[in-house]
Amino acid sequence: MALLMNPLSNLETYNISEDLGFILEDPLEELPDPYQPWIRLAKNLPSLIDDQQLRDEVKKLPELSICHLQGHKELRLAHLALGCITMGYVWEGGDKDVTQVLPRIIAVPFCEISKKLGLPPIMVYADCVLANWKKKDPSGPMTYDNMETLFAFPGGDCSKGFFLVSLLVERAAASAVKVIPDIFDAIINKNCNVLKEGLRTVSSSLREAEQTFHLVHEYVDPIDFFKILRIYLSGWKGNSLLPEGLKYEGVWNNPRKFSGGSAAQSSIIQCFDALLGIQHGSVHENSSAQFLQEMRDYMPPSHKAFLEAVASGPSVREFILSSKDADLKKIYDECVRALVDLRNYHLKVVAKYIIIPSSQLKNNANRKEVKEDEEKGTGGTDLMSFLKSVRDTTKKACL
Ligand code: HEM
Ligand SMILES: Brc1ccc(-c2csc3nccn23)cc1
Repeated sequence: MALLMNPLSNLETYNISEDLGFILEDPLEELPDPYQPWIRLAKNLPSLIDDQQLRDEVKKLPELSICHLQGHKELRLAHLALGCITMGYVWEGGDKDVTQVLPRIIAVPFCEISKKLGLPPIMVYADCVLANWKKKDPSGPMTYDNMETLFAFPGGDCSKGFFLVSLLVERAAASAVKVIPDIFDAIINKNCNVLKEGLRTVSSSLREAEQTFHLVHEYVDPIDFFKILRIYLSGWKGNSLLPEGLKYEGVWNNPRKFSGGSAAQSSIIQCFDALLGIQHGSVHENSSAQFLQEMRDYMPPSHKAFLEAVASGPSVREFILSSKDADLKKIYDECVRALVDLRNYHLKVVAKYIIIPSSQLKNNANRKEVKEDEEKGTGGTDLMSFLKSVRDTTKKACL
């Protein structure tokens, strides 16, 4: 029988790295000379915002055409830099002085670059996590101590910790991505041993991802995260501070709404859901499924295409359900349990970094009511019910 073409046989076509998965390999740190003003502003975000100077400095930027930006990596660095500047510009005044208009001097190039990349004109996970890193010693390992972010936000090392720990979790899970084509080949060729090998790699890489997650306690301070960093990751969709959205001057006549940063924009976790056949409800009636689906539009298009190829590939779950091999069912369940444990660990982290600081600040005598948005995640979701529902549907996938 002719070997069925495996749609995933070449990960490179999806801009996926064999070693680093969805992480952008060796991100650029500099742009061609004309764009130095963008890089300089983005590199000085914390001090400019602390001095309430960022908005004034943005207005002094030169008008720049994007025609000198060549190649994917330059466009990714430009989207990251303008994304950081945009978040800083909108939220420089905190929730007391929110601007409704993004000036044309950055709105026009930011939207043109976004269109070329197929990303929204707002900072996304693929910017500040996947493309926002460098090694201090290029010949050294990808460990926290040998890494640095390219850009940061106010709050000391909080944004560095949050972005780099997320990156290291992505890297730990990346070893599972590269075995997905082998898993599909094993199903096409009905080779149970190769399938078991591939699923063992998936469960062990998920376990390694959960262990890496523990670094968040060492490198991210809960109060700095909740009181300072979170505002800069907030978006303008479902946000009472920008009920109409943000006006992109010189681009669209009406304000536009875009969601704030969420790791539902991370392809890695959605990739495991797709591989294991875990459905988070139907996009028609289930808001969690809708949110997860909507966040795919905030991923690089090639990563979104990869998720769709995995979801439409041969079904691992169906193959195992129809198999008599008890071992295979056991190994599948180990993968599901590893994903449930990762999501449970994440829920504990969210409680420590959002729920507890939120109630502490609410109980603080001289504190105004915490805004109803405060109970929402960075992505503007009612976070605990969303995260618990996603964890629960994962748990239900056990055979
Ligand atoms: C201080 C650490 C963290 C906090 C406070 C946090 C908070 C949140 C919140 C509030 C959400 C709800 C959706 C949203 O509004 O974004 C969320 C979703 C999510 N977070 Fe985190 N997060 C943290 C670290 C991480 C890390 C390190 C990862 C690993 C990559 C991660 C992966 C996810 C994923 C995949 C989702 C989507 C829901 C799901 O698929 O389970 N988070 N997070
Ligand atoms: Br933009 C942006 C988007 C997502 C994240 C992120 C990394 S891990 C995590 N859980 C919730 C959000 N989140 C950080 C910045």
